[in-house]
Amino acid sequence: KRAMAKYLRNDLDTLPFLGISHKFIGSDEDRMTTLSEIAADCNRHDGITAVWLANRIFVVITDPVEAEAVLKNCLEKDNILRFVRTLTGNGSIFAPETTMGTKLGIQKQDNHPFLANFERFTELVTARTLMPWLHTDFVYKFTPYYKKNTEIVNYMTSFVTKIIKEKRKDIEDGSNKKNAIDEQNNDTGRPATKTFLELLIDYSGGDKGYTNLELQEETMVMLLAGTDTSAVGASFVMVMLSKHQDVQEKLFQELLEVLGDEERPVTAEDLPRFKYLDAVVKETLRLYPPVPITARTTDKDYVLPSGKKIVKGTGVIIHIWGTHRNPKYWGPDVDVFRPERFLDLQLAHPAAYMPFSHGPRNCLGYQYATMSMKTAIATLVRRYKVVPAEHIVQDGEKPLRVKFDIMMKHVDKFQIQLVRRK
Ligand code: HEM
Repeated sequence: KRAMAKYLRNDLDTLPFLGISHKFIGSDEDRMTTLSEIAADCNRHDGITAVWLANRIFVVITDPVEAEAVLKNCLEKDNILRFVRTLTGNGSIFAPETTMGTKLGIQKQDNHPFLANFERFTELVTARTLMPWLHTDFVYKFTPYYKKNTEIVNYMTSFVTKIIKEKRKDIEDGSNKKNAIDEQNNDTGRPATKTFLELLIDYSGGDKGYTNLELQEETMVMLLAGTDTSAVGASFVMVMLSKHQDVQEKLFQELLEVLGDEERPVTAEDLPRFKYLDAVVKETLRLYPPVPITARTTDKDYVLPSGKKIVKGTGVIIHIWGTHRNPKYWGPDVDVFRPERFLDLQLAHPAAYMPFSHGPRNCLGYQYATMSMKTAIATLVRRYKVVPAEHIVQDGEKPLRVKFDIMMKHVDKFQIQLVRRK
C-alpha cells in the first residue's frame, strides 16, 4: 500500500499519522471545500491519486475510464460507508408519503422532528466518516455524538416501526383501500395506488414475507436514498435558474410550447418532450451532484486500464464531483454552467457523467428521481418566475457555496423568490 501511495501521488497537505484527515475538521462547508480540493488535485494527476485518512489509504478516481473499471468489478461498498448502517441496518443500502402511504404531514412542516432528526443524523454520520479517530466504536462511545446518534436512531426506527405495524393491521382489517396518495388524487378515478411499503409486504409474501425488522430496514433505505436527494437536485436547479435568467427564459418558452397556454398538470407523456429542461437538469447535476462521492472496496488486486495497480482491501473513492469537472472530458469551460452542452451531446465516455453513479450498483431510483425533479421544476417554472432571494447578491458565474453532509447541499439553504407569472 505504501508503494501504491508513492506512485499514486498527491500534492495535498499531508501530515504524519493523520494523512489528510485534519483537512476534514471544521464545518460541513469546509469538508466540501476539502473534497473539491482533492478532486482538483486528482484531475491534475491524470484522474487518479491516493490519500491517507490516518492509517487507511484511499485511491481517489476522477477519470471515467478508471472509474468504470472499478464500478463494474468491485461491487462491495467500502466500509467507510458503514456508519449509515446504524440507521439502515442490513437494508439494501427518503418521499415519505409515497414510501409509506400514511399521512405523515412531514413535507408540510419543516420543523417536524423526523426531518430535524434526519438532518442531524446525516451531519453526525458525515463527521464520523471523515474523522478516522471517531471510527472505533470504543472511542466513539465516550463522545457526546454517540448518545445523540443513538437517540436519533431510536426515534427514527420507532417512528417507522409504528407505521409498519399500523399498515399491517390495516391490511389485515381490509381497511387499506385508500391511502394518503389516493386521498390526494381523489378526483382522478385511478385504481388504488400501492405504496412502496405495501408492495414490500405483498411481494415478499404478506404475513409470511419480510419481518417487521426487514421492512423497517428497507423502508429506512428508501427514505434515506430517495427523499432528500431528489429535493436537493431540484432545488439546485431552481437556484441555478434564479442566477441564469437567460436559461430560465429559454426553458419557459419550451414549457409554453409543450404545455400550451393553460396551466394544466404536467404528465409523464410531456416529460420526453422537454429537451431543454433535460439539458438544464443534467448540467445542474453535473456541476452540483447531490451525492458528490461514492466508495468501493477491492476484494483482490486490480490492474486498471491505465496499468496502475490497486491492491486488495483498498478503499476507492469514486469522486463524482471531480469526474464532472475533469477538463480532459469536459473541455476548458468545465466550470461554466452551459446547459446547451447537453443538447445532442456525445459523452466522451459513458462514466464521464454519473450523478447517479455507474455500473451494476448505481442508483436504483434514477428514473423516478429524474421524472419527479422534472415534473416539479416544469410545474413551478410554468407558473412562477424564479429570482434570487432578496438578500443574496446576484453573482452571475460565481460558484454556489456548498456543504457536505452525506449529500451536498447549498449553504444558503436554496433560497429563491417566486414571482407569479401573469
Ligand atoms: C437526484 C436524485 C438522486 C441522486 C443524485 C442519487 C444518487 C445516487 C448515488 C450516487 C448512489 C450511489 C450508487 C453507488 O454507490 O454506485 C445512489 C444509490 C442508491 N439510490 Fe439514489 N439518487 C437519487 C434518488 C434516488 C431515489 C428517488 C431513490 C429511491 C426511490 C434512490 C434509491 C437509491 C438506492 C436504493 C441506492 C443504493 C443502490 C445500491 O447500493 O445497490 N435514489 N443514488
